[in-house]
Amino acid sequence: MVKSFSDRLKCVSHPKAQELINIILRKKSNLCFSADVTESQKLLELVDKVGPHICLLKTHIDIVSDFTPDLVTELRKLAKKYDFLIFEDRKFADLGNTVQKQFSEGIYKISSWADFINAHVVVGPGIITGLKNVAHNQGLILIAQMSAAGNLCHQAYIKEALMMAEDNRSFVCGFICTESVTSDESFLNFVPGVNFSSSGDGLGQQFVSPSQAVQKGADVIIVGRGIYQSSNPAATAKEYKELAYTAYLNLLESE
Ligand SMILES: O=C(O)c1cc(=O)[nH]c(=O)n1[C@@H]1O[C@H](COP(=O)(O)O)[C@@H](O)[C@H]1O
Repeated sequence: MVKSFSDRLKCVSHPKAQELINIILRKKSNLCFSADVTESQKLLELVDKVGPHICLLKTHIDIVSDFTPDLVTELRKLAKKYDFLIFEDRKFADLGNTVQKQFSEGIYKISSWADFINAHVVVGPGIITGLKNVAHNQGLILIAQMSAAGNLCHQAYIKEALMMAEDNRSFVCGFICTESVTSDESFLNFVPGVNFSSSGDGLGQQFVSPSQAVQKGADVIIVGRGIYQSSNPAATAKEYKELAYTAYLNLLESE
């Protein structure tokens, strides 16, 4: 039984997850744009074009060659202008004591600007406590599955990820996954590896279409190259947005 985003608001408790659902409903968009480009200017230009169509911007801030703190100031301005949240895809994967420094210190100071972050669960629950200690209202997304071929996220691993999420509901608001990993509607499923014109990249990435992703349980689809490598990123983002949101509406209707 698929719940509408409006109904999900009643069971989702994390403030950032609630904020995200409200944006999804306002903009009729469950599209996250993964802006994996390496120059600040290019990144800002892309986000300025794609911003109207997305609920969430995903960054890999450490791939930007000319990073300065001004970049995140500008990204936050665009987030306000176009009404989206920001997810820094740092994939934390170390001891609690180490990740809290990676999250709040260094040159990126992620805890001062990101709305969502993600973490691998291979380390055990200490990673969640470490990140939570220095978080400023961020929502944590646990990586339960990966889209890469040959990944090691087997059933037992996914089960452990679920248990860690259930034990940390005040901080964990969902999963990176390729299909719905729980019937618990209070967690959001973020699904990467979505592209309607390619099935893979020769480096392990495996793509599904927006409607396939939503049918498998995506609440939010994550699209990178499908948008930023397109000749018209704004029009293509609009297309991904409409395909994913229509797939969600169709799923509700078919219930
Ligand atoms: O955590 C992620 O977002 C992620 C997990 C995963 O299993 N697969 C995956 O592709 N991603 C990220 O999602 C984005 C996908 O980009 P494209 O393959 O270009 O659409 C990249 O930034 C990846 O780092």
